[in-house]
Amino acid sequence: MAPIRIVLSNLGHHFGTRSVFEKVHLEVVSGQIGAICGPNGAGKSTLLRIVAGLLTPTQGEARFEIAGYALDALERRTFIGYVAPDLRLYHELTGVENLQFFAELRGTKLSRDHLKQLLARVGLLGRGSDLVANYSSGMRQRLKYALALSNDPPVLLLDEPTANLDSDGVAMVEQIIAEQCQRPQGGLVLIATNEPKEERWAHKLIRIGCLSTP
Ligand SMILES: Nc1ncnc2c1ncn2[C@@H]1O[C@H](COP(=O)(O)OP(=O)(O)OP(=O)(O)O)[C@@H](O)[C@H]1O
Repeated sequence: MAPIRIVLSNLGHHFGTRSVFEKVHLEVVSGQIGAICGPNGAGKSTLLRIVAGLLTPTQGEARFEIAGYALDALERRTFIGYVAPDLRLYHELTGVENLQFFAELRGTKLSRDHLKQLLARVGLLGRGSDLVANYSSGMRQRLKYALALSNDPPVLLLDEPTANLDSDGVAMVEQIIAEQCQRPQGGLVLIATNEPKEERWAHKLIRIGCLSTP
């Protein structure tokens, strides 16, 4: 995989008359962890949604380049694994059925070995046949990681990366992030957090704050 570059230039966003953030600049390249930090309501999730191409910014640009080619909103989705609190799992399906369902939406099917390997990587081996309705909140967060990793994406966008996880789960996330940065083909991680310990993972960090509202 060719070098990846995410560049935020003079990025800003407002919802109606509410300005969320403005004049944000950041450049993160393959092998690096970037962090978007700030208090509740600062706009961290909004910014990650813009990078993912789910939302068009009202100011500036969020550029997503592979080998110098800028991907549009639709193209970039193939290259992203996303973990976020508002990502919805299907509680009426099992863990494995969720993984298979999202793979099928991408037009692929996961082999039995691949499913087993994903579940093992997130500590859910032996629980793949349970309904997600019966998972604990930490198990759901682990399943979100399995989903995000299922197509081996070069870019991971992690919103509140360790939400609901115990110390083993935090170690799992640290391992996933380290492996992502060391991918021989190039990998990049962008996190949104207000946890000081997660901020310390970052090679590049920006802080955004609450702006006044009219
Ligand atoms: N679709 C929307 N329409 C209107 N306002 C929105 C929308 N999405 C987010 N907001 C507002 O934008 C601001 C930033 O929200 P966002 O979820 O990005 O913050 P955050 O930094 O991720 O917060 P938290 O740490 O609490 O998760 C908030 O004031 C929120 O109410």
